[in-house]
Amino acid sequence: MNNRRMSTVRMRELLDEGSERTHVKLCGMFREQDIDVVNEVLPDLCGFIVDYPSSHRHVDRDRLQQLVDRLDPRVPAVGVFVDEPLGLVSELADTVLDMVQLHGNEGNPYIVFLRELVDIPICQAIRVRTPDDVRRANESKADIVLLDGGAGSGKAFDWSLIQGVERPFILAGGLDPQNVGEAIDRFHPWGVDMSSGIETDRLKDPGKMRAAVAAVRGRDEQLRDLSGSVRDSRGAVHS
Ligand SMILES: O=C(O)c1ccccc1NCC(=O)[C@H](O)[C@H](O)COP(=O)(O)O
Repeated sequence: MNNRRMSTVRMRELLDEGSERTHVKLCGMFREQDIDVVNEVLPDLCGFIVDYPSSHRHVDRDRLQQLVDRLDPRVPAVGVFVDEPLGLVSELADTVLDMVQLHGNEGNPYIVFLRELVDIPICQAIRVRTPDDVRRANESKADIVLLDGGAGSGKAFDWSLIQGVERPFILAGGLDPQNVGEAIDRFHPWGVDMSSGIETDRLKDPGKMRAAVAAVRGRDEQLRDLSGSVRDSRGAVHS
């Protein structure tokens, strides 16, 4: 049975919006109070680390269902998976999730197979260390890629490598309410993702969550206010 709250069409529209505005994903929710703040600040995506006990943010499938049931239906639920069997990912994609994020060593064969099983968008996370990782990002069969310094590690990667990226991307890794505006200015990503940067003592911090979404929305507002300016398909501003 398909219990998803968001239509696949709406999810496709979201991805097709391009970089005219910066989409913000808050990731790694695991408590009811985290969801209550998400419902207040309404990010564009809300991430859950599924079935990965070595992360302090991990939720099992029952917990995932409970938290997604509590989530505002306007906020798509993203399930983050690390090298999970296709059966588990596709089952949760059919029943509870609006987007799948693959954060392990899944390659194009896995993604092509998953594509046959699920109709929601697939995001592939790539840890960017070398130009070869940038090539993998460009060649990924996923609907969108997330460029990361780690996996919820709070570490940024060498941003100079971004110049080789030829497709829309979500920027992740070490972003927080203080530096996210600069990242938007420099790279005009489709989206930005934050997890460690919105935590205090490994718990989501309501003040930082509010500041993170406000920083992204505020930076977009400033860019829109640049009189007589337009943004090209990659979001760069031209006067
Ligand atoms: O967050 C985790 O604990 C995690 C564990 C295993 C795989 C992925 C994980 N996080 C994925 C994310 O999308 C994070 O938000 C992303 O890595 C950015 O994290 P951070 O640098 O802490 O902001």
